[in-house]
Amino acid sequence: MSIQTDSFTEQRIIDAAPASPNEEAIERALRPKLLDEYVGQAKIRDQLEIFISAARKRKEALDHTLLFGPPGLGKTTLANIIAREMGVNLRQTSGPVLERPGDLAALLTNLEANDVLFIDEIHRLSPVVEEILYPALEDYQIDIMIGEGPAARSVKLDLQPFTLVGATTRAGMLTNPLRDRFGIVARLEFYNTQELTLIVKRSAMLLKANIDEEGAHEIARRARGTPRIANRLLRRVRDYAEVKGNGDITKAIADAALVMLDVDTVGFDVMDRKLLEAVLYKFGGGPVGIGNLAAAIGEAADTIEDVLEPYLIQQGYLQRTPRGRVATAAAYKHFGVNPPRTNPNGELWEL
Ligand SMILES: Nc1ncnc2c1ncn2[C@@H]1O[C@H](COP(=O)(O)OP(=O)(O)OP(=O)(O)O)[C@@H](O)[C@H]1O
Ligand SMILES: [Mg+2]
Repeated sequence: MSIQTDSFTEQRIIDAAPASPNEEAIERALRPKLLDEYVGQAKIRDQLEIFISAARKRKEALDHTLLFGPPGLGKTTLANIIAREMGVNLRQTSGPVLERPGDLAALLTNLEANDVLFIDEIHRLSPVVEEILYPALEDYQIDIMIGEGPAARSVKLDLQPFTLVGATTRAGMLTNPLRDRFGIVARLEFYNTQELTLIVKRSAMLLKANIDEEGAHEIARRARGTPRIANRLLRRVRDYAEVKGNGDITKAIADAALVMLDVDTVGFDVMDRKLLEAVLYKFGGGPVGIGNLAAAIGEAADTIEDVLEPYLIQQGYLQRTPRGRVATAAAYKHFGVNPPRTNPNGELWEL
């Protein structure tokens, strides 16, 4: 098996984005359909349960809802669950797909009462499309232009009440007027090992794979806090178990498979190590600006910020400071390097 390590042109085993249409089909099969089956994110789940049941009682649309967080944490899954729990249709689109105001108008005018309109990558809506959205969100109305030139006139159309569910990996890139129109804002967090273990066991059951508690735990703790990665690792480990063993997934089998896949004991793959090693060795532990770092490892700054960094920061291997990225003592320790006596701020390291 060859895993390209130089760039994202080929899939990283622990890339948080879906690998292919094929993987998306598998994901749909593993996707929880009800709030009760949705593991983790307890706060969001509790809130949604109340808001959804209140809206249902009043026979109203749920408030517009913004879901944000790194890729693969369950935003699309949650949008689908919301529609199902509300007992309404889900219409799905994404920011970059909606090129002209008419594209959005067509979708909006086809919604039935209380339906969910799911716009993925909502931070990538074009300004002219966003403009149409404001009155739709506020008053369930849109203004569309009919005709051209001097004969053009604007017509107001009434819409059915609906819920916009927006998803984004970058809440910071939303315009203020758009962000202000969401009544519910949910920030998805990385999952802990216990939650991911549950997800791995549930997926294994659906895939009819035999897995024991320790095997599930081993996959979970190396999945970068991300259900999509946990499910992907599970499928690769299952292949390994079938070829190299009797098909049962144990801790030993999981460990051997993950070593083969170059996923280390804390779930870092080649790209994570490349990034941290660059900070440590090329930039003396930092601080290093995102642009320099991107050039040093040959990755887009966006990819570093959206995909690689969030987990490394959350796990305490990397820090974002006003002067740039800085490796932490944990990063030095992970690579078996002695840190300098003082950190880049001139303080003694806490080890
Ligand atoms: N809370 C959860 N419980 C169980 N499985 C989950 C959960 N969240 C996500 N998953 C699984 O992870 C996979 C990826 O989730 P999903 O597609 O919803 O992520 P996403 O946040 O929309 O990612 P992206 O930013 O790439 O669109 C799904 O197939 C689903 O099976
Ligand atoms: Mg999604």
